[in-house]
Amino acid sequence: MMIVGLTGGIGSGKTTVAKMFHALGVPVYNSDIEAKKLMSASKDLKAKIIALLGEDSYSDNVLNRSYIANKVFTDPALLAKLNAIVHPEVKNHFTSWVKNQKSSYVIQETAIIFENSSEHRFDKIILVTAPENLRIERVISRDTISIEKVKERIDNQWSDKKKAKLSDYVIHNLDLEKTSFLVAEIHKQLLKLSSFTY
Ligand SMILES: CC(C)(COP(=O)(O)OP(=O)(O)OC[C@H]1O[C@@H](n2cnc3c(N)ncnc32)[C@H](O)[C@@H]1O)[C@@H](O)C(=O)NCCC(=O)NCCS
Ligand SMILES: Nc1ncnc2c1ncn2[C@@H]1O[C@H](COP(=O)(O)OP(=O)(O)OP(=O)(O)O)[C@@H](O)[C@H]1O
Repeated sequence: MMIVGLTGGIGSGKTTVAKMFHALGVPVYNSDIEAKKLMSASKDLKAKIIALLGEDSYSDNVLNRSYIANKVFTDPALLAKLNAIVHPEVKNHFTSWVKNQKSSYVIQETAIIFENSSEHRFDKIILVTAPENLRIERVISRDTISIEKVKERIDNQWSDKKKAKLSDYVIHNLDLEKTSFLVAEIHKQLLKLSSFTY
């Protein structure tokens, strides 16, 4: 089974594109969602996160996302430590998830791939891009978050230009109809490739 990574900066449209692949029958693993489930459910993870970021990381046993975001996205060293705690757990969870899938390829939607040198884990990588001002606008209208907070996250991600050079497919996600057409094309190519691989 081929493992395809789907990445892109904040607000680029990763989840939108992931849903299009899912509608074509491709199993999709959303790392942002699964990471937060693990951070809430795993006692071991919880203890490590509290040791790193303090008791306020959870309030009434619920992950305090804004507290954690405020701490880590303004401190790259702290973010790297949080990533080092969370990412191995997500990787293991993804590996078990893959074992239960029956399809020629699966997609792991994940915000960072190149930033943490994990590109070797994927057979193919799809990058979703959009101009930074549009990404900021999209996130602000979707979430209650300030421009500054979105920019802090962008500062911890590589530029589209740098990521595009290392990606197999790039979807410039402006017009949804064009994006959907491109997704169908890439899907056809991935199906063909996966039938040769195994
Ligand atoms: C800080 C947290 C709690 C904030 O949660 P929140 O619901 O606000 O954001 P969410 O996780 O949905 O991420 C939204 C976007 O933020 C950006 N982002 C999230 N984590 C990271 C990161 N480690 N590095 C760079 N950007 C990131 C991405 O663009 C992502 O798509 C959460 O992002 C987190 O725990 N991040 C560190 C662990 C991680 O990398 N998780 C992502 C998948 S493994
Ligand atoms: N081509 C598009 N045209 C208009 N709106 C779009 C387009 N693509 C995505 N959006 C909207 O922009 C917002 C961000 O998209 P989405 O959630 O898919 O991005 P993301 O990259 O997964 O974000 P994050 O990095 O925060 O997880 C959503 O509200 C989505 O509906």
